[in-house]
Amino acid sequence: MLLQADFRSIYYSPKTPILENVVFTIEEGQWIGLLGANGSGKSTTIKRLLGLHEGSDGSLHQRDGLRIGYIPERPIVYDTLTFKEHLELCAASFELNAWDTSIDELIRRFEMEEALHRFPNEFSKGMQQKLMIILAMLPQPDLLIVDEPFMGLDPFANNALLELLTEEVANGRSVLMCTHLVDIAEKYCDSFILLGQNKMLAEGPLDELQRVANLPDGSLIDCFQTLHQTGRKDK
Ligand SMILES: Nc1ncnc2c1ncn2[C@@H]1O[C@H](COP(=O)(O)OP(=O)(O)OP(=O)(O)O)[C@@H](O)[C@H]1O
Repeated sequence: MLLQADFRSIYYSPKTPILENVVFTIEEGQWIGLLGANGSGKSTTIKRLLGLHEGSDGSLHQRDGLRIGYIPERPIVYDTLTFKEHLELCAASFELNAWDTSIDELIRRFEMEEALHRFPNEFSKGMQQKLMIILAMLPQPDLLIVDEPFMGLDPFANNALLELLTEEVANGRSVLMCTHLVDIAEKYCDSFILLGQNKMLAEGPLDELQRVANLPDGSLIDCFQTLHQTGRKDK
């Protein structure tokens, strides 16, 4: 077990929880899709897992020494540091030398070689997103948490990211991916967490969602839509 979340509620104001009964486990080598309508609480849940959001009742357990990489929904860059300096600062914070890692290969993979000495605050949105991906990979995380990773990426970078995540999972690392791209989630993820109606609607692989939604051959979007409309969670 990498991480076990058991939240009775997650809130900004305790009197009005945005989510109730969010209970799931992340195991080694799992690629989990976190799905929910706009405002359903995906980013807040992610922030709670990362310790960037405090408001919750319940518990969160992590494996000792768990290394988490985070690709945020909106890139966060320092104005006064070049791309290369971002890499070196991030590496130093993990007591690593950036150039002793596989960072060169990642820079090539995302076609960012030319950008190394430029300032990321002058990058396009997609280039900033690539920087976030490379930074998140730098400490070789056991669990990669990615929030809407495909926003702003060109089709080549999308493929590069999907290939990278596929390799990571094949090597026993885990991914929690928040996305609105249900087709991609269905194709790549082996398990899902569905949020809606201020709660966790269902959790598990597609066959579990099909069982809970009572749609034996339903696609992910069919199950999600049904559960979203009925607001049901299997007891
Ligand atoms: N800082 C905040 N203070 C109070 N409420 C907030 C804050 N940030 C988010 N919320 C509320 O929490 C709820 C969940 O927001 P969140 O951003 O987690 O949703 P989301 O599922 O990630 O949405 P989207 O798909 O649009 O990115 C929303 O009702 C939102 O208005």
